[in-house]
Amino acid sequence: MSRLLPLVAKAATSRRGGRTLVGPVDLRIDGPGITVLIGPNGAGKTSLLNLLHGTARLSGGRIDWACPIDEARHAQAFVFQRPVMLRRSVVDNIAYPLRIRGVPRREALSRAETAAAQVGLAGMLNRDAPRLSGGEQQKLALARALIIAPDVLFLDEPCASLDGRAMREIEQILIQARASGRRLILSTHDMGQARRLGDDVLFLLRGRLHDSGPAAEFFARPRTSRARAFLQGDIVE
Ligand SMILES: Nc1ncnc2c1ncn2[C@@H]1O[C@H](COP(=O)(O)OP(=O)(O)OP(=O)(O)O)[C@@H](O)[C@H]1O
Repeated sequence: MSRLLPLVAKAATSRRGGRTLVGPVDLRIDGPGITVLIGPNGAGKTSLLNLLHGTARLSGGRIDWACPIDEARHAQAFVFQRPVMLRRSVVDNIAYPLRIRGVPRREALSRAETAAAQVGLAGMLNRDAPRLSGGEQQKLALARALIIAPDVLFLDEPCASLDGRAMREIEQILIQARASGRRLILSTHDMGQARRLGDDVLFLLRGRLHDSGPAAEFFARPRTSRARAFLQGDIVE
């Protein structure tokens, strides 16, 4: 059972410089699974992920977790579109979240080795992380996020600019993370990926949740003309 979920947003809003980037958004996310966040460029996907994760300030409304906010912050992780690599080895990068949580170095490195193996980086432990390929860096970022066993993992376009093979490998890691009981909330431009991974869909348009629900229903029978148009690849604003 997750300590964090359900995550409930009520009229959650993000404004910057007098402009509303997101909201008001109402949503409820519960249990393990993959939520895919889709919508055109500039719809507010990144902004909504940041708001939910707490890296962007709420300008209005509420975001509530099932546990106190400090606990919630510790049990979630975020993977960026372009992962940040510390100028250290692969194994040191993966061990980093454990080290800052006070886990002794030897134990942290041993757990990082296991985590590296789970994402296919076992042979690269001592490589310089900033020199890895894009796909390898993204796998490292996933191992580094998963090493704290987060209940909730946010991912912002984790496969942007990766080729088919790297994407397939990353998707396998995400599917495993779901199978181990996590909730993933992932933004993507790739409707193939959204269909392959999504259990639930959030469809954002101009910062508002235009449609949402189980992925099977959304993709088989989109309820609005704009959702239909978006899925057909038409330009929707
Ligand atoms: N800190 C900020 N201050 C002002 N405007 C911002 C800020 N961050 C994002 N925006 C604007 O908010 C809108 C939503 O941006 P956001 O990156 O959340 O959309 P997105 O759906 O993730 O887009 P994309 O698919 O292109 O990545 C855009 O118009 C963007 O320019």
